[in-house]
Amino acid sequence: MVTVRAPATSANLGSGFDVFGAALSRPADVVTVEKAAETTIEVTGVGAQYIPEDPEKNTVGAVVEALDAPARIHIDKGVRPASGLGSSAASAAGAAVALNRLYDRGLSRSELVPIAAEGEAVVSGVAHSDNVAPSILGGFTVTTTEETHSVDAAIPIVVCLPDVAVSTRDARRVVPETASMDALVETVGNAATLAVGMCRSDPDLVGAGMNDPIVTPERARLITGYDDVRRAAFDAGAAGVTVSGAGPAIISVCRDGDRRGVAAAMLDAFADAGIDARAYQTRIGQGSVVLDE
Ligand SMILES: Nc1ncnc2c1ncn2[C@@H]1O[C@H](COP(=O)(O)OP(=O)(O)O)[C@@H](O)[C@H]1O
Ligand SMILES: N[C@@H](CCOP(=O)(O)O)C(=O)O
Repeated sequence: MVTVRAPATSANLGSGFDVFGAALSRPADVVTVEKAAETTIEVTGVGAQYIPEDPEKNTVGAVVEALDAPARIHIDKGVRPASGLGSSAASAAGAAVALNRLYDRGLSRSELVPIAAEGEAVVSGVAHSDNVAPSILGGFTVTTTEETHSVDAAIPIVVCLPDVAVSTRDARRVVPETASMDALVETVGNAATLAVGMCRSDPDLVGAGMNDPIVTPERARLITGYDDVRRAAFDAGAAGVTVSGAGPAIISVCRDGDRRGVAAAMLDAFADAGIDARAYQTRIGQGSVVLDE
């Protein structure tokens, strides 16, 4: 038996659509696997009632297939599904790390990234790696079709999750098919600034690099109260604010000591818009950890 804790993640970070991701120190899924002749999946925890236990429909089923590793699998969800916090990815990442260990497949963490991404294709139609990479490797990650790089970054974060669901599959339908050269130049400049900020663990540079004029404005329209919550977070001291993943969670990058005030301001702004929400005071953290074997 192997048990792995796989963290929530925030993808895109504004300017890095389908490329940037960050592991969050909390919340997390806990995935336990045991060898079995046939694969079975049991799901408990936050939002478990919305998650299919059929291996054909659960993200971990694709990981079992890719590793040829049938197992009895228990997923304890700490990351709510359809959150923008990499819920589907956390289970896939945890299963990839756990099954690799259970069956002694000998794959490196980097080699597990494309395998876990197969799970994302099951739910969103695209095997994007920007959530599974940080959930496996930890830190701030940059993924391309060729490779993944990860950097440890000490950055305080608040993610605020409203009590509404946005599926990644639906939110990918609003992504524009084209962009102007001006918008591309602005986005590349912001993304490069953000990457330098991560390498320096500098929340001001990271925050300055989060703006994205192409995808985020379309995604923000799907989140009631987005503009007010964003403004409230900046007024409370956030260095940068954007949609987390495909939403509806909103991520704020903070300076040390500012998380409590930013979290309260974001919750108040959602409440003013008539929406219940939960805020996690978290930080960029480690990837999947083997808890027991
Ligand atoms: N192990 C899993 N954990 C979470 N969601 C899963 C899992 N397997 C399948 N799903 C499905 O994936 C969808 C949520 O994924 P997604 O829309 O990408 O949201 P998130 O941003 O939270 O990952 C839901 O329809 C859910 O039922
Ligand atoms: N790059 C993807 C990331 C989706 O993240 P999730 O946490 O919402 O699953 C996208 O923006 O579609």
